[in-house]
Amino acid sequence: MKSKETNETVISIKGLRKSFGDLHVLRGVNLEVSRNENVVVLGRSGTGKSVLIKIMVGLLKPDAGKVIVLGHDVEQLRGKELDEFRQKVGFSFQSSALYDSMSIRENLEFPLVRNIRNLSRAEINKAVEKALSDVGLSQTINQMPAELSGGQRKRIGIARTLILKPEIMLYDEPTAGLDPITSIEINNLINEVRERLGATSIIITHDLTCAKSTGDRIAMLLDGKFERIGTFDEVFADPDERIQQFYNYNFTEQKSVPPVR
Ligand SMILES: Nc1ncnc2c1ncn2[C@@H]1O[C@H](COP(=O)(O)OP(=O)(O)OP(=O)(O)O)[C@@H](O)[C@H]1O
Repeated sequence: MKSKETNETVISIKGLRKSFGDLHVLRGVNLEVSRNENVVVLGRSGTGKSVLIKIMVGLLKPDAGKVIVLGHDVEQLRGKELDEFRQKVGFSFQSSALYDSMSIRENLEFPLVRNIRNLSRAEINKAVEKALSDVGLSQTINQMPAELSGGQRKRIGIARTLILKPEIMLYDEPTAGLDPITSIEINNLINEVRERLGATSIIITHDLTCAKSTGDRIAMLLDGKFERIGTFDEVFADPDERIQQFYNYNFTEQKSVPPVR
């Protein structure tokens, strides 16, 4: 859970709307996240979780509403300001997005060299070694991504984001495709990142075990809005059938579910 209590708001989303043609994906999303808080965004496939994250880092423009992250109105950021902002907001992709032709060392050097000029070789080496040690994978430094397991690749993907020391981490499906034990390791890593770096995290997942172990609060995306925001127990105590279905599907492996409404 949160190491320090602080009420400083680092993410503020108000009245956010986004449609693609007739498809109204986000229909008035509101969310406030405090520094050093982990907020899990839960929702069925296609409900707009990735669209929300893309808007938060300026990859997509909203149709209406305000998104203020670390004091910046994201929609207004351009050029150098946008580049600097993106260094403070680390985005850990679902696929890990490692370069297969590069060694682990080269994969980790890449964001450093691209984003921070004038680093010495010694500084680069130190940063790479620290990021690998933070995710418990120092021994893989000279290996290639193909030689690692799915869980190790995820951890390297997270290390590659951490190397720029972001203030905010956005995790897109961090445990997708991993076995339960490896998933627990990733959940622990997400919590350690918060403890060690004091980062604020948004974690997008379908995995309720991940949600329960990493989330201070859960924001449940239903019909284009966060209809429920609260602790895991508060959200799932709600008798709303859509919320109970989500819970039952995860924990009882029910096979048939109705389409997203
Ligand atoms: N650039 C785009 N152009 C048109 N439609 C889009 C675009 N990006 C997303 N969509 C649509 O918006 C909806 C929400 O997509 P999104 O990727 O955010 O879902 P999600 O909740 O992240 O799903 P999943 O859990 O499967 O990753 C989908 O119907 C998708 O097809």
